[in-house]
Amino acid sequence: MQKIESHACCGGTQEVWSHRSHTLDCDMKFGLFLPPQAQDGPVPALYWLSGLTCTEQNFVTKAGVQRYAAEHGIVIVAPDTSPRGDDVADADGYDLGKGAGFYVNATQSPWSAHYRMYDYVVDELPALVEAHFPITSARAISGHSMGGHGALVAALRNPGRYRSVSAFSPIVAPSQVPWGEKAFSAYLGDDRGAWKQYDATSLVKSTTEKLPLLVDQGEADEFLATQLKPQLLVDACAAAGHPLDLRMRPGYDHSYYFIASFVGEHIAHHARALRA
Ligand SMILES: N[C@@H](CCC(=O)N[C@@H](CS)C(=O)NCC(=O)O)C(=O)O
Repeated sequence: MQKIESHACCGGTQEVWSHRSHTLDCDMKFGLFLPPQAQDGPVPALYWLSGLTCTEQNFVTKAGVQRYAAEHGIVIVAPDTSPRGDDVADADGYDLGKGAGFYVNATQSPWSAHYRMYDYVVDELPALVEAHFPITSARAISGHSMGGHGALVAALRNPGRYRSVSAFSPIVAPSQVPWGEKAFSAYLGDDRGAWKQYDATSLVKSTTEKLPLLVDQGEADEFLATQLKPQLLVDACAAAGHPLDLRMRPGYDHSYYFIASFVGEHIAHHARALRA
């Protein structure tokens, strides 16, 4: 592992690390914010999953999360959104291939050689950072858009692994919208039965843990009606009796300006669960 950036920030340190991922079989980067409290011993971590076109940089440079993480004593771990490198498969569009891993384990060629972002964010990355940094196994997970989908799926599939989950503008039903249909067809194949394990609206039906879902969604989001469709999650949660706190925000779009406006509320939500 190699530290490639380090900046003093909000009394702590914003770092970027590079490492060899055995799950993805390529070199990967992740952002790591260590709050001041981590100087005195291990603290809990929030794992943040970004959206389409993003790298490990977007959240840590645009959301202003460090001020809240420092206030509450929470580490932020922000991975990249796909495997990287010259020998990693890619596609022309921004919504498939590099920058668009969709947090699944691909089963189809050529993607299956490296695209195993589900195992990377759920297993390899937490094990790595908990072994090398002052980070406890109290975990929270959140994300935006494709990463909001990833956060909901990771939490719903792994009872007990996360203390809390939240999402901004998540793709709640990837099996039913163009972004998800394109990615899942490529990564998982045409058998839609295999898609359900990565679809939050399917997973709420069967999860044994009723971990409350906190979701923020801008009403002026350009992808709201075509790709995000939060009502599908409202309906699925109502049918399953799963707790959902959906906060519709008039005037806000899909951008990091929206995330920056409400990330403090999400960090406070996670801090309550992580420090309970
Ligand atoms: N219109 C965008 C679609 C992708 C997009 O909106 N990406 C969101 C996540 S789904 C994002 O976070 N973009 C990077 C940023 O705003 O920093 C593009 O073509 O780049």
